[in-house]
Formats: sequence, structure tokens, C-alpha cells
Amino acid sequence: MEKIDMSILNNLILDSITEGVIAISIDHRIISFNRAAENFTGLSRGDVLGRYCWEILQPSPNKCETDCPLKQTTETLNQVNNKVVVTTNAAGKKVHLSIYDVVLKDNYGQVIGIVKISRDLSLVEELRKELSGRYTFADIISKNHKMQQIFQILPDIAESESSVLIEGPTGSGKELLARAIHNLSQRRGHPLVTVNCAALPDSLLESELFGYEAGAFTDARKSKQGRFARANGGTILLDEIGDISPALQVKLLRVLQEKEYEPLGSTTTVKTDVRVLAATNKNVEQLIKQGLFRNDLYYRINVIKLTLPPLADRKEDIPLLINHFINRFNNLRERDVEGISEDALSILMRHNYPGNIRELENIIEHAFVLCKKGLIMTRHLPSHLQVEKEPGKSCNDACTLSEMEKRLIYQALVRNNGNKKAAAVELGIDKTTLWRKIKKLKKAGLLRDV
Ligand SMILES: Nc1ncnc2c1ncn2[C@@H]1O[C@H](COP(=O)(O)OP(=O)(O)OP(=O)(O)O)[C@@H](O)[C@H]1O
Repeated sequence: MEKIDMSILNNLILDSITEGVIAISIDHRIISFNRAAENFTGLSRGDVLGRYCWEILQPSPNKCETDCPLKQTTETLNQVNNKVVVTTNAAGKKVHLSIYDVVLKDNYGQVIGIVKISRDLSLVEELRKELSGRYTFADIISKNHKMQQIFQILPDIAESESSVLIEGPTGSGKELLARAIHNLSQRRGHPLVTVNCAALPDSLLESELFGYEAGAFTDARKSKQGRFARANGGTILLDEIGDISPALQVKLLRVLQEKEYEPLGSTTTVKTDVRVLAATNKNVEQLIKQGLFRNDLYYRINVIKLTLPPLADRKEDIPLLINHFINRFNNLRERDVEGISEDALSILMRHNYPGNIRELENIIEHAFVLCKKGLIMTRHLPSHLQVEKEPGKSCNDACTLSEMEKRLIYQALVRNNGNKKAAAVELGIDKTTLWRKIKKLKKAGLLRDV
């Protein structure tokens, strides 16, 4: 075999890998720069070899003072793992790189520099954005198929002038959805005014909605504009519409039919240009049957009905929402919480959320009080959740084989959203074997539904 020049061979090998490799000598000069590094930086090796690293890699002298990777790595002899940086290459394109530094030693163990190894994360970043984009619509996060159907029709609904009735249990995102409809509509330049119809007694609610003239009642010294007037040109959200009295229902019906009303104590009719959205966590059809809600008003507000599923029926959204709330609280509180531990996530996946997304948001807010950085652990969750122990979780060193089996089965089911086939594949056992084991555990009262 022909004798091969080792240095040429080394360069060929370095150029054939997809990671960028930049070697820097102890006196801060660049001594090796492979092809991938050329691609990431847009610089040619002829231009950088022999130059000082700060001239090429860290143009800011301040950063060199405080954040010199050569100094850090050679002083601590530590590999700095997976620093993610966003940098602009010479072609002006933003690239996301995952970088780690390795100490370079000679044959005698003497430190002679560092090697910076970088991997292009731009593709991963694009995929992440595409995925999170697909699951986010006008600030509403969901990958649930019913929610995705709502996302699809939302722009058309927003554009129409029709009244919309939003149904859903408490905390399921009705107000958020109403806001999205308003923000996507032609009326977005005007106000969105929300009225909680359950929060005020009837007489106050009427004056709150329609306003009043001075002298309309004992305390009315000056006239006051109502919410319909404030929302003019925009949208009004009548929250908890199921709670309004029959008398007020008649007045609302007139506004919806004739687009006019009279403020309390006034004989002047006011014309209104407001789109009406209504929300409720009650079953309005049931209220109609009970004679508590007018049929004709129902048909006026129910031109389009959107129903938000409870969080317990869209558990696939829990990890996405947790991530969203962690990001939100990190920004609000200037924190650096990185995520949630597997154990804590599994508790949150099993919880049933009577308070829906608001409850999950409160749980993460609670966790932020106790968790300053790193991962949210079980101990950071509210105590009523911590007692909902995972099966087999109580076993530690003295864990029996059956305890361990129970725990592994449980965790595989949680990870796969209760899908037994996927859990069996993950556990490396046949589906029928898994099914048999689950049946046995359930019969013994050791496993609940996931
Ligand atoms: N799909 C979602 N994505 C992100 N955040 C959400 C989502 N749904 C709800 N939220 C958040 O959860 C909280 C509760 O939502 P919202 O107030 O819209 O619920 P609601 O159904 O109107 O509640 P209520 O019945 O008590 O009036 C808000 O902070 C909202 O931003």
C-alpha cells in the first residue's frame, strides 16, 4: 500500500465530518479549522489559520475578558458541554450552534490548547419552530384534534360578524379564544370589552352594560357610559351569559336584534355597532328546558358555537402547556427554570384538573415559588398533588421485582398516553403479555387507569 502522509489524512478525516472543529493553541491562535467550521462561519481556513481566536470567534473584547472558553477550559480542565449559541455567519445567515470545548493535551499530558466542536442546530431549531407554530394559534396552545379543528375555522369565524357562543368548563380558555377572535377580526383596532355577567347583581349589571343618565337612580349624580358604548366599533364578551336574569335577557335580545338600546333613565335611543361574543360554562340548552334562558336569545347568540374540551380530555396538551407556562414565568420573573422532571410530569399527567388550564397555570406558578432554577421536581408541586403517589414510587432501595415491574409498566403507559401497543413496544414485551399484566395489577388494586 502506498505510504500516506498522516497530516493529509487527518485533514481529510476532519473535513469529512459534519461537526465544525476549531483547534486553538494555548497562546490563543487558531491552529486547525475544518470544512464544516468554514461552512458555519462562512470564513475560509486560509484567512483564519494563525490568527488570534478573539479576532475570528469573539469580536467583543469584553466577552473575552469574562468569558474566555480557552481560559475556562484549561483552568478547570472541564469539557464545557452543549452551550447553544446563535451566531451570524459571514453570509449574514443566523445559525444555531451547539458547542462544546475539549482540552487538547500533548503526549506528556501538558495542556496545549482547546478544540471547539460545534454542531449546526438550525435544522432542529426550524423543526422546533415549525412544531410549536403548528400547535400555537393566536396564543392558544394545543395539539388536540378538536382544538386543531377550531384553529382551522377561527380566521373565517373572526372575519364574519356573527355572534359566537363559546362553551367550556371553567378555566378552559374561553376568554383567550374570545380574544383571539377579536384580534383576528376587522374590529381589532377597537376595544374588546369583557363583562362577567355572574359577578354583578341584576340592577348593577344593567347599568354596567347600558350606562345611565344623571338622576336615573339615587346615587347617579353624573351620567355614566356603559360597556356597550365603550366597546363601540369593537367586540363585547358577555362572560357567564347563562347567569343573566330573564328581564335582562329581553334587553339583550333587543340589542342583538335591533342594534340599539336606551341607557337607564334615558329616553334617547343609542345605536350600537358592537359584535357580541358570549361564553358560558353552563349547559344553556338545559337552562332553556328549565325555563331559565330564553330560546330566542339563545338562537341569536348561538349563530356559531365553539366548544372547548376540558383539559382532562386533552392530556396530550399538558407537556406543551407546562413548557409554555415555564417560558412565561421565566420571562416574567427573570428566572432560568429549565423544565420539569419526569416524576413531576407523570404526576401532572395523571391529575384530572377540575380547574382546567387555569389550574395547571397555578400549579406551575406555585412551583416557581419553590424552584429557583434547574428542573421542577415533585417537591415543588402543591402538596395535594404530591400525595397522589405514583404506583411503586414508594419503593426505594428495598424495591421488589413486582414493585419495579408495576412502576415500569405505569411509566411506559404514562409516556405513551395510555396506548398499550406503544407501551408494550417500549417495554420490549408482547401486547397481550402487557395486557395480562395490567389486568392482574388492576385486579389487585395496584394500578389505576392512565
Ligand atoms: N390553550 C391555551 N394555551 C395557553 N394558555 C391557555 C390556554 N387556554 C387557557 N389558557 C390560559 O389559562 C388561563 C385561563 O383561561 P381563560 O381565562 O381564557 O379561561 P375561561 O374558560 O375564560 O375561564 P372562566 O370560565 O373561569 O372564565 C388564562 O391564563 C389563559 O391564558
